[in-house]
Amino acid sequence: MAVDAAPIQAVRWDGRRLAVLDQTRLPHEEVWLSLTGAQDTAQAIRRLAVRGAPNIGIAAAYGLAMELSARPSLGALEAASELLSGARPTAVNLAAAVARVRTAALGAGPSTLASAARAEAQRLHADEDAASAALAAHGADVLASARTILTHCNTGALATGGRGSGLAVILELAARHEGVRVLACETRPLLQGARLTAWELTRLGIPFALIVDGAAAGLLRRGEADAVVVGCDRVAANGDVANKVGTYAHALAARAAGLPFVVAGPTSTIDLATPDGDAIEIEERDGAEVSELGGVAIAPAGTPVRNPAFDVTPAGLVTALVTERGVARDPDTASVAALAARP
Ligand SMILES: CSC[C@H]1O[C@H](OP(=O)(O)O)[C@H](O)[C@@H]1O
Repeated sequence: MAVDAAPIQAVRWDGRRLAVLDQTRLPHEEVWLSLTGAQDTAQAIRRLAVRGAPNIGIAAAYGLAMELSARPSLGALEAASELLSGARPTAVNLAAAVARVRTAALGAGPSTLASAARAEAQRLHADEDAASAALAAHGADVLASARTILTHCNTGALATGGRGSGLAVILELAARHEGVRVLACETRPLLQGARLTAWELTRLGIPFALIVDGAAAGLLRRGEADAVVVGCDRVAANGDVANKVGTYAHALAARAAGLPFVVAGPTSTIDLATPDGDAIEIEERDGAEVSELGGVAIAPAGTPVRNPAFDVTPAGLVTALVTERGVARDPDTASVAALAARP
């Protein structure tokens, strides 16, 4: 199987402009968008041209910096911060990244708003790249005996800095051991698994099979996987995890099958200000994402739709929370706080 040695990059900063690989066009076309400020960056985030909790934070950080380069004023800073933070509600990384760059800009003073914002955005991006490598090592330690891993959505370099979160753990496992392979859930309705994880694993030369989401529980029960590894969009203070819709079902199935359910993500996805999963806002997206496929209706006209884009997995179903700062096994309030506090 062809392996592309070149690392996958979803966002590229040239010091002035942000280019993002338009993920709505993958896997059939590799189209790069050149973003210029808060408006087009927020729009790219809303339509998942750039996606994944860490990567939407990185994009928003650069979007704010570009906005200030064009309009270096406190008014532009506040307006752009509000626009970018509100692009999507569930992933804590988005608002946290904007707040981090806003704070750096305010701390620099009026004449250096833009340069301070650019520098902080680049630091944030570097932090996420480093976090990916470190969490991959911790995750591969936790899952040392696992060879077939079931995963959901897309948690590779298309979603985070570096090589990803969940997929980075799998890549590290494959680097350490023979025989690592993946069961990739297609992840309805936007098919991040079928379109993006399949594209990444093919380029990386990792053996995998694509499955429909509904097949996961039965395959786990039959012992056709050794573990489930997923990403995260927000980890509440008590260890509850918000992630792509369908994750909770996999956690229940893994527990029923006696298999480890591992959540991998950088500590930038931990939100100690949110006490538990019930306090996490779940993004409700356009019903057409469910009732249409490729712009073609798959349900009768006027079919009522619910389209929650995420769900919450209670901490009690999480075997281990893997971050760049270490691992919380059976995560709870104390162990999540300890992870977040580590240098
Ligand atoms: C490793 S990124 C975390 C998370 O982001 C994805 O959501 P989306 O594609 O809607 O941005 C998915 O929940 C991933 O697990």
